[in-house]
Amino acid sequence: MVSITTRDASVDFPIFDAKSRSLKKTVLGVVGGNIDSGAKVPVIQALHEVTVDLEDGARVGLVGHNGAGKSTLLRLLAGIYEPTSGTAVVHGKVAPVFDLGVGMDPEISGYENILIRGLFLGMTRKQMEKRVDDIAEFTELGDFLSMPLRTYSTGMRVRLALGVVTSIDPEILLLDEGIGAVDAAFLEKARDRLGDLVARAGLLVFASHSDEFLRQLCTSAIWMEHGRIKQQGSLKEVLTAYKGPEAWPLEKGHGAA
Ligand SMILES: Nc1ncnc2c1ncn2[C@@H]1O[C@H](COP(=O)(O)OP(=O)(O)OP(=O)(O)O)[C@@H](O)[C@H]1O
Repeated sequence: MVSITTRDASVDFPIFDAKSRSLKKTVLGVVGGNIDSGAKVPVIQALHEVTVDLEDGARVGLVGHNGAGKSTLLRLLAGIYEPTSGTAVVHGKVAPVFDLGVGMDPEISGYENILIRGLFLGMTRKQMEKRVDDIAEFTELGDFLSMPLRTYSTGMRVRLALGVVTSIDPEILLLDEGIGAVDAAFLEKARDRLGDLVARAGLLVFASHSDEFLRQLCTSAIWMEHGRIKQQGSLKEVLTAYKGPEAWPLEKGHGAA
């Protein structure tokens, strides 16, 4: 059974001022065992005492202004960051989709990249071999799939990445919005696949600034502000509180509490 639980989880980023206290000096200090003799390093509190309980089947949207802590929370849930204090316990295999380009190698072909990216997202080679034709068809990249990725335009890369990402079977799907550089017609096509992907996922957490995407994919939401949870609840409740009633133009079929 997949689940995510955090208790008062905080994430701090110490900021080493290059002038007064270089990273090199600080590291040497640690090695030498004489660090922290009263010297204070400024710290950015990216997350502050965040407590969430997410169960199998949850479809959670993360909302909040730039710098509110959404990406940091996703990285905490992915196990990329350890909490500085508090706890974060994740049961299930995480597929982190933060940056569509991550794990792509410019020197190898589109086909090979499909395989590699799939493995990175927790699929097996056999599973990916079965899906490669479907992905190829979706991307509409044709003969380009045999060419090295460096010959692709940005939009072509996004098509490839979206094709792979939407083909996986994730237990826990962590999505950071980054679906910009494709043309509208293709995005429409990706939207259906994205919906199917989320339907297959055990648990979804999706950070987004798009009400439309949130309404399509999520039923509940967490509103982050200055690294803290400001509100958790149904998507409708939270989105309306965050953005006002105009964030909920449709009354039917979306995220009822
Ligand atoms: N690696 C880092 N080092 C230092 N500070 C960081 C780091 N990552 C994030 N922060 C800080 O933590 C805070 C939260 O950032 P985060 O990226 O989680 O926000 P966000 O809600 O995802 O924003 P956006 O909507 O702009 O993507 C910000 O103040 C940011 O400056």
